[in-house]
Amino acid sequence: MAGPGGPRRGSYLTEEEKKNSPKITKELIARVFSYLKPYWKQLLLVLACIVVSSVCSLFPSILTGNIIDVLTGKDLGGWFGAGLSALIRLIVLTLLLYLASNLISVAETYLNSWIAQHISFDMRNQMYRHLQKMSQRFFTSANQGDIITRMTSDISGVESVVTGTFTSILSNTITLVVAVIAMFRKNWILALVGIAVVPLFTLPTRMAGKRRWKLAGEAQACNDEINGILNETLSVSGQLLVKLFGREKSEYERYEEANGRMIRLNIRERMAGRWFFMLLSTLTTIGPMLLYLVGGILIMKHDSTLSVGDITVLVALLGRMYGPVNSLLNIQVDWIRSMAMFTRIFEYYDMKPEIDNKPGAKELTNAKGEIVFDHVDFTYDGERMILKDISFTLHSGDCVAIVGPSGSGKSTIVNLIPRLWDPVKGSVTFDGTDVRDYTLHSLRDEVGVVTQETYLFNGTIRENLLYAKPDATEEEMIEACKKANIYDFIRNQAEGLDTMVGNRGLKLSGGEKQRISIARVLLKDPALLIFDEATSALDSISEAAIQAAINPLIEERTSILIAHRLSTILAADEILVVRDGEIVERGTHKDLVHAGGTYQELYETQFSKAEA
Ligand SMILES: Nc1ncnc2c1ncn2[C@@H]1O[C@H](COP(=O)(O)OP(=O)(O)OP(=O)(O)O)[C@@H](O)[C@H]1O
Repeated sequence: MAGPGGPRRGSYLTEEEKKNSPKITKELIARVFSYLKPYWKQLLLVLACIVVSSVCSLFPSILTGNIIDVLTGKDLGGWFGAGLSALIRLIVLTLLLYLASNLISVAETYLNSWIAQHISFDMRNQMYRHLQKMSQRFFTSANQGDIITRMTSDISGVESVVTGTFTSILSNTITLVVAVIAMFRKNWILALVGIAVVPLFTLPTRMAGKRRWKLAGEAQACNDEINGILNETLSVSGQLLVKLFGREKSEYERYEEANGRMIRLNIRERMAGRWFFMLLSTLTTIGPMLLYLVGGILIMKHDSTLSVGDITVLVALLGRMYGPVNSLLNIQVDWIRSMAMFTRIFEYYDMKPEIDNKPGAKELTNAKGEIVFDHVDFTYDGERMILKDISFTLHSGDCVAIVGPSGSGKSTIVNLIPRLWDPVKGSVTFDGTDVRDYTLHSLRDEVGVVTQETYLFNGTIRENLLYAKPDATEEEMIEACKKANIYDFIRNQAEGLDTMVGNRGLKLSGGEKQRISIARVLLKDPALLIFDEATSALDSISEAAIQAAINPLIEERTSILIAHRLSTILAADEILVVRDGEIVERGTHKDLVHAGGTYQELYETQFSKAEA
């Protein structure tokens, strides 16, 4: 829930932001600026635009003074002179300056967004490339929302840092400096008076702003609470619960109380805003009045050469100072936020991929698919041993079935082959070489996995098949679908291979999805096939279709079947029975079914039933 300490943004840091504010070191700043470096030429142009446009936008204020002086009959001397021609010159010059300032601002906005977009393009690509290299541990332990946030909002934030924070610091500082210089050039006493009143205006603005911000936060939290109550109690199941437990009255009271609190908060927030504007408009007038008073005293009592135009210029310049001062006071907040955002992005960049190519890793070519597990131990968390002393050999062309109770470590064993994880002890070899000595790409090219949960992308069947082999021909695809026993189904669809599978393949049944994923692996044509049979029950027709799909496949290549059904198990040359991460039995179905061990137990409780 987003309360005052929640993730709301504004001119003040939330409690959470204060707690997590990053240590701003020289290295961090240098790293941030390293992303700006490739665009230094464009940045210089932006800088030039900001300087020129800020100066141009201040000049009309100064010229207004001259206009007033000319109107009151003063001779400005020089090129301007006096009278109507001077007035026209001044007016034309003022208009031209406004025009120039606005035109330059347009160019600056374009350049700025160009740079910001290019920097975020670079950072997004770098992040995506980096995340692709991260190991399974990262994806299983990191919060998925967090990954997406870093990819999207954090990096989008970079754009606002470039277009907002950096530009704002520059343009406001320049406006302020030019305004102060111009004021001092006119009259130092009035300049000092003007500068002295600036805090009078800005401090209350900040105080009132902070109060409004806090109240808005409380109102938002209250609103979230009300939404929660509505969601809970007005949903179908929520209403059922309320009715069955007779809680209508207490729920109504809860809602009424939150609603009342919300109203009071809204009124307080509005009024804080009202007081704020009253204070603001009063204080804004104090500055000019003081300048008129002191200026008047100087002219009337001390024979100062100040003109009415000069005082008007000073008042106008003072008005131009409030905005930049306020923005610069908020810069610290923007700065900390920006640095926190960069720190979060860099944290991701700095994570080392746990599983990567070894220096000098070799390519796996002409693979035969001979697999040896040699005394392999494995743990996910460094504490609980998931695999203990796993050893087995799978000769080229053989088929082994791994069976065992749920959670015994079957999937973990096979995941060590394509190096989704690495063993903590022992080794896994592929064609006589430790899998860690191959390049990941060449190793994974030779391992085809049909996972338990079939994952299809939202697209057509054709697109999903081409994912395995982008240059596959129509004939190859049809051949793979025929072998996977899914071609008849595809042929009967109006769109054939171009049938949409829906989000994650939701438009297809579990069995159809699995057969498409078998066809996908077939197109990849790996030396080793791993088939992680779905535990979820399929009807006997779908099951028979899948069985018919995998039988010819395992005859052609080395395969490992994580099996839950007798028909699959019977297709294997050897059965490994895994219990609590250990291979407790091995042999053929005939050897094991009467041995009185885990296999027999599994047979009686699972396999025979599944076949029934
Ligand atoms: N990414 C992970 N991080 C931590 N523990 C995990 C992870 N994946 C699996 N485990 C744990 O490792 C153990 C073995 O899991 P595994 O998936 O290998 O079992 P399985 O025999 O394939 O089970 P099933 O037949 O239900 O698919 C389980 O206790 C599981 O909770």
